[in-house]
Amino acid sequence: MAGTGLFAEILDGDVYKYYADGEWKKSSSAKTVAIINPTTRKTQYKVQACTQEEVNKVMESAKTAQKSWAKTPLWKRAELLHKAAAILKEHKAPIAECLVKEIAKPAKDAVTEVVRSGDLVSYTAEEGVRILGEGKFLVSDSFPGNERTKYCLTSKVPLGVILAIPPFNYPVNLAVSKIAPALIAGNSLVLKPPTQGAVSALHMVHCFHLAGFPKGLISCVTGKGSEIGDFLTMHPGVNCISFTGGDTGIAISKKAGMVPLQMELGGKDACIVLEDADLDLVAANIIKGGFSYSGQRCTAVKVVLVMESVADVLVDKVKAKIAKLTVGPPEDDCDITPVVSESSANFIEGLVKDAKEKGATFCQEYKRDGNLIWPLLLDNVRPDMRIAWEEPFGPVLPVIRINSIEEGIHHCNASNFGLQGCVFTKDVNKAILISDAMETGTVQINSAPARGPDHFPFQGLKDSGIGSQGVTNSINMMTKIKSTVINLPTPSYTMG
Ligand SMILES: NC(=O)C1=CN([C@@H]2O[C@H](COP(=O)(O)OP(=O)(O)OC[C@H]3O[C@@H](n4cnc5c(N)ncnc54)[C@H](OP(=O)(O)O)[C@@H]3O)[C@@H](O)[C@H]2O)C=CC1
Ligand SMILES: O=C(O)[C@H](O)COP(=O)(O)O
Repeated sequence: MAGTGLFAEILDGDVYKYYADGEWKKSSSAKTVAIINPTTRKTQYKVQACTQEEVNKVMESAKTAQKSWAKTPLWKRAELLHKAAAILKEHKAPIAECLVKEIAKPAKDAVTEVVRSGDLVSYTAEEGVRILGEGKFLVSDSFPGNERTKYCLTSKVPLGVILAIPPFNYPVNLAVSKIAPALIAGNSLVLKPPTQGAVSALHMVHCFHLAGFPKGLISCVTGKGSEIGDFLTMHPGVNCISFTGGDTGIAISKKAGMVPLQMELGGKDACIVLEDADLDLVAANIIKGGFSYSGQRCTAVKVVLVMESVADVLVDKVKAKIAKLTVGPPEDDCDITPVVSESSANFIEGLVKDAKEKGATFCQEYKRDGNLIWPLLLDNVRPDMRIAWEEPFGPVLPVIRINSIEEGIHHCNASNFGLQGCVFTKDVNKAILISDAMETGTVQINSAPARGPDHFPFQGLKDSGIGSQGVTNSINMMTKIKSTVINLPTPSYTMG
């Protein structure tokens, strides 16, 4: 159970502690932040509201710990990560329980998130050993005017202190996708978990603590992003920010200093359906892509752009599948569970009302109870409706009927987002042309958008982000190239 047994150490009364200097601590603020269970809408957990002074101390320890961690052999860093991964997977049940209570993730998906996270940590350890163990050797006479008098050796060195800020929807997985690459590359890491999801993240951090990482190397400060977020992101002790979330990321990128940024932000992932598509496959992927975790995934299908000639058949198939979705509490492993907060539910409702006023066709009756919103397909959506452009981050999916491929590509590219998209057709040549024309970081052919498998590159264009994630790209992003040049007194050529 959460906060008991091995995890009892992280709890003080009914308030979870924060993690600094290798210890679980109470904040001197004596203030707490409540985590509201999206299903009951009552306080489920409480975490410490850390102070600026505590953040300063964490940054100092992170700086000191990083210096000796960078001198720790790569294989030893990997060994500790493998240990943390094993502990994480062993304790999947209490962590999954927190995910169910804090963010209403369906029970089975919650377990999957923890297991996937353990696998990600192990994979990162293995990949790090491979790619960080290699560098480059260059000779000077490749460049015009040079003799072979200079040998350049390049290697990858850590950046220093990495600040990781994940969002509520994957508080464990999107935290370890930042922690593991940072650590294998010789950096220290400060985690600011999302408030909804903070307790799952604290349990995950305890698994790293139990693995035996040096004190100060990993810290986890809790508190509302709106209160300590700016102080953290503008802190002079931070050498890199890895952020996943919404528009907050745009604001951070404007305020942060001269540090590398990895930003994975929102999306309005389009699903373009051509006339020759396998409509059963499309319908199955629209359900998986649009409604899993109640649409609260940046990679969720967020608008269907279907050729008019097949639209009626597709809409009927999707409607039939929606009717079979189970709606209710995450504990019962329902397909559709309450969205994360009341404000999120209100926002979704605003989009639905706007679509109603402007004449969208409701394929189901709109139904809401507290934070629980029943799955809704909106047909005949037009570009003047907000839902055509904004991401609901909920179980509401708009369908726009198109008369040409160009119209679909135009709608996709007119979005301020550019995360992923997908195209369904049996004609692979057409699919490639459409993929090339879509201004998104990834295009999936004949499947719904998805970040995983976690070693694939994952990136957004335009307002969807900066840089690229995925295990290898994250390791590279959290390092800097260092060159050492050997200057010879006379040119040295290989024996001919
Ligand atoms: N591209 C991607 O990979 C993903 C994108 N998203 C996008 O994220 C949004 C939903 O997630 P959500 O968690 O609500 O996103 P937010 O941007 O609201 O929050 C993300 C994180 O930022 C923190 N935060 C809030 N304010 C600040 C601040 N001023 N400075 C620093 N950190 C701050 C939050 O903490 P706190 O919780 O305490 O406010 C949270 O940890 C959607 O737009 C979605 O598309 C979500 C997941 C993945
Ligand atoms: O946070 C998100 O929404 C993701 O990064 C999407 O991950 P998924 O495609 O694996 O659900």
